[in-house]
Amino acid sequence: MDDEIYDAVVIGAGFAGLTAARDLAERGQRVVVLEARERIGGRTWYRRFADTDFSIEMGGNWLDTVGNRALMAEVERYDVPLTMSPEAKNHVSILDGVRSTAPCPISRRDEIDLQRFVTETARQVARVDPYRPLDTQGVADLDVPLDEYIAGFGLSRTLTELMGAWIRQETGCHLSQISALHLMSWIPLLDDDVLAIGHTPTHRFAAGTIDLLQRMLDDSGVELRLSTPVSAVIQSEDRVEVRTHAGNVVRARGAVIALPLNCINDLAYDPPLSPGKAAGAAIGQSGAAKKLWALVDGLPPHLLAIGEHDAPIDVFFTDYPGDETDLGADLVVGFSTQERPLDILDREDVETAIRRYVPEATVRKVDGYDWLADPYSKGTWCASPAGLLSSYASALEATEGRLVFAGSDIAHAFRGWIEGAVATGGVAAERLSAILADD
Ligand SMILES: Cc1cc2nc3c(=O)[nH]c(=O)nc-3n(C[C@H](O)[C@H](O)[C@H](O)COP(=O)(O)OP(=O)(O)OC[C@H]3O[C@@H](n4cnc5c(N)ncnc54)[C@H](O)[C@@H]3O)c2cc1C
Repeated sequence: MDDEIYDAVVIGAGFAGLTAARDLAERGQRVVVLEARERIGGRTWYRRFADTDFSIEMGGNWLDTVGNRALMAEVERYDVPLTMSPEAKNHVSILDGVRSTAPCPISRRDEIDLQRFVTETARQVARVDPYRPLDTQGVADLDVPLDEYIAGFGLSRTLTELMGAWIRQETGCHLSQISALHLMSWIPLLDDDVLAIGHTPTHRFAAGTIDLLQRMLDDSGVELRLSTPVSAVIQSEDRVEVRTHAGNVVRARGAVIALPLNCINDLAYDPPLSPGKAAGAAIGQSGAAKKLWALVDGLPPHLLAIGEHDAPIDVFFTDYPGDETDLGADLVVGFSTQERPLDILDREDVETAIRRYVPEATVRKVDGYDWLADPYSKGTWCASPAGLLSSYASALEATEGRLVFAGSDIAHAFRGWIEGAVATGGVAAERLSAILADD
């Protein structure tokens, strides 16, 4: 057992944990961060593409420079350079079995129906305050599976497939596995623009998410222990005792639990977590995206491809044009979901999927990461299933004794985004500081 008693122990070194640790250290607290993996960053991971020297993001990547206020404050504070993904100049879609190269391949009738969908959804969104827990707002009627919500509009198959592919790219799961309310809670943060849920933000970190994370860590001066998975958290009146898988014990006056929602119940808690938090964490989040990277020859320049419901890939686009890197071909990023039979690490599989859109394409190399199989994430970005938010949003983020909680999966605003992680990390540091100040 360490003899030392820290002021704060932070469990998890993703954006949430590192923000909390840095803010606590800034308030003069002695902080130790315990991280299960051998690296920081959690569900962000900037690493080399296949066997090349070129690095890409396996996880979280883009940010909204207007809406992501907490994250932008960090970007500005550390003067972190950003770049942008290029705009598409060529389009291919396959919707209701029809291949098109039009940028917006829908009929006039579909446009009118889309407007109807936007108007009605905006009316419902006006009831949602993204900064307050969604179980306190009388919006349980919106906490329904997203595919059911969309089906209620009687849209054409073409429009349903187009919206489905775009939205799946944003939700990272089948639309039956995410609540309409989850998506609606983003819209007030995106200038109240319902269609913004189909526009991925295009800014990204020039030197990867690790650039910002490392600057935050270096600035904080906190002690970081990597490869240190935590197994149990025990609270007494004035202490928290954290046990690691290796059998070590770390003691502190308080703790920040900055874990993915799907991992919270992997730890033993004494006293147990509140029934609401334990039940919400047991339901978990259903983000199950497959994010794939492929080096491809034979694509139209700056391509955006989007596809029908049962295609292996929903969307892919040229993120690094061949003439802007030394890779010799276009590097594309694409999105699929777990239930689709696509092995993102199998070159031939990915080539077959891409050739549905561009028959002459050839794939040289592929890369990606299985976040679902990883025991320290058990999912991709947060998608709340129907019923979770209107029942458990308050319980999931509530402080329990000397334990405060942080993480993108329990954020109110920008749940599922890096922004949500940073914002909740800041709040967790404030909450724990207040508890420590009362000692
Ligand atoms: C494929 C993919 C694409 C994404 N794209 C975007 C995007 O473009 N834009 C965007 O804003 N967001 C995106 N996201 C979401 C974003 O990356 C996450 O929401 C955010 O990084 C989560 O941060 P966090 O700190 O809350 O959790 P995490 O990053 O998951 O951090 C939690 C940490 O806890 C650690 N941990 C787990 N169990 C234990 C244990 N027992 N003991 C100790 N440590 C433990 C983990 O190893 C991890 O480091 C994406 C995510 C994925 C996976």
